[in-house]
Amino acid sequence: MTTTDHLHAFIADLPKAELHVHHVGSASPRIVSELAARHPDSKVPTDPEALVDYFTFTDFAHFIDVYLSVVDLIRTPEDVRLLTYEVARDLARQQVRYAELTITPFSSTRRGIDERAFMEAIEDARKAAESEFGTVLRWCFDIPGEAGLEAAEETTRLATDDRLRPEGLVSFGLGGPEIGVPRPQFKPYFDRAIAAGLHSVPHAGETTGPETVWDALTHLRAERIGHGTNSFQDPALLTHLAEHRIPLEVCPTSNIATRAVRTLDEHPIKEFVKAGIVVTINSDDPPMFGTDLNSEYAVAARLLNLDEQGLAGLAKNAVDVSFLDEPGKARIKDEIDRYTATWLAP
Ligand SMILES: Nc1ncnc2c1ncn2[C@@H]1O[C@H](CCC(=O)c2cccc(C(=O)O)c2)[C@@H](O)[C@H]1O
Ligand SMILES: [Zn+2]
Repeated sequence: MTTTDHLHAFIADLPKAELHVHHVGSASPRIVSELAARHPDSKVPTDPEALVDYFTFTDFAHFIDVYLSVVDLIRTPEDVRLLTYEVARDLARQQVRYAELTITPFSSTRRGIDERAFMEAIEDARKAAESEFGTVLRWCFDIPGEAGLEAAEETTRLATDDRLRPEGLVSFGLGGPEIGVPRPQFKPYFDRAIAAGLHSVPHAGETTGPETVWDALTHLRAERIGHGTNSFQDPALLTHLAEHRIPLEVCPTSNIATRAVRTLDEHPIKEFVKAGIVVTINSDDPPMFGTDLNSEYAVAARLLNLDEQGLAGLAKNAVDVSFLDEPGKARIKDEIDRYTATWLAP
């Protein structure tokens, strides 16, 4: 086995946490083609092979277009349950012990799925995943910013109404395009979500510059930043993120697939680590970007020149800055340590 193969084998069985992965963006080619076949009016291909081409993006706007065509395939609570359960199965196969899944409930309720049935579907799948696969799921409800303040209001209502709010909900986010969607307008909605006990984890600095990350920190009180890729353009921001221990949810392959970054070798992840920022590795929309969490760890190993201990450190970063309870964190970190020690034992 080459050294690279050896590291890949280590990654495959390393217990991991995934903090930045989208619900619909995790639908496997099999699920997407199954749903597309059920809804022949859709432009999404029914042949899993054809999906590779369909999932090749010219820019971020094209990606969102395609993403929404897949959202259009999810029409019933049963579709939601199946999707969520299958996503958990894919995570479990990669030894993901804990995942925070970003869900956009507004996109489903506006397409006519009943809000209560939607919450029941994700919760049923969460409980089944935990008991059958041992993977703990938590939810981040995100505002699709481009859909405006109506979407912000609806998302906030669904996240904070005690009669609706699902047990697994831990955080509140903001996704979609950043260009033309200023972050400060979402402050009142984040204030309400935070007051209701949710953590703030908006996307920022993915397709616009460091000023968006500052806005997310100042106005949305971000505790972690989704991507934060363009933070590298502002040394004062890098220092701030490091000093205040605001982690970045880095998704390397996503940034290439949406053309936010030109090549992996140009990805600023090295600058983030050099600046002392807590970095976590994530997959974003894995099947759409032809990746999975294990491949993202392999990319990180190459870009950061990491060995097994370094990779275990990255996995523990994610557990540490997750919104899991302390005993849960200790359990996974202990498992990571034991796995690594056994792997490295002579
Ligand atoms: N890398 C990413 N970076 C940012 N976001 C990402 C990423 N990957 C996935 N997303 C998701 O993209 C969606 C965007 C949805 C959206 O803009 C929109 C606009 C107008 C109407 C509607 C509708 O539903 O009718 C939706 C969100 O759900 C978000 O979770
Ligand atoms: Zn994302």
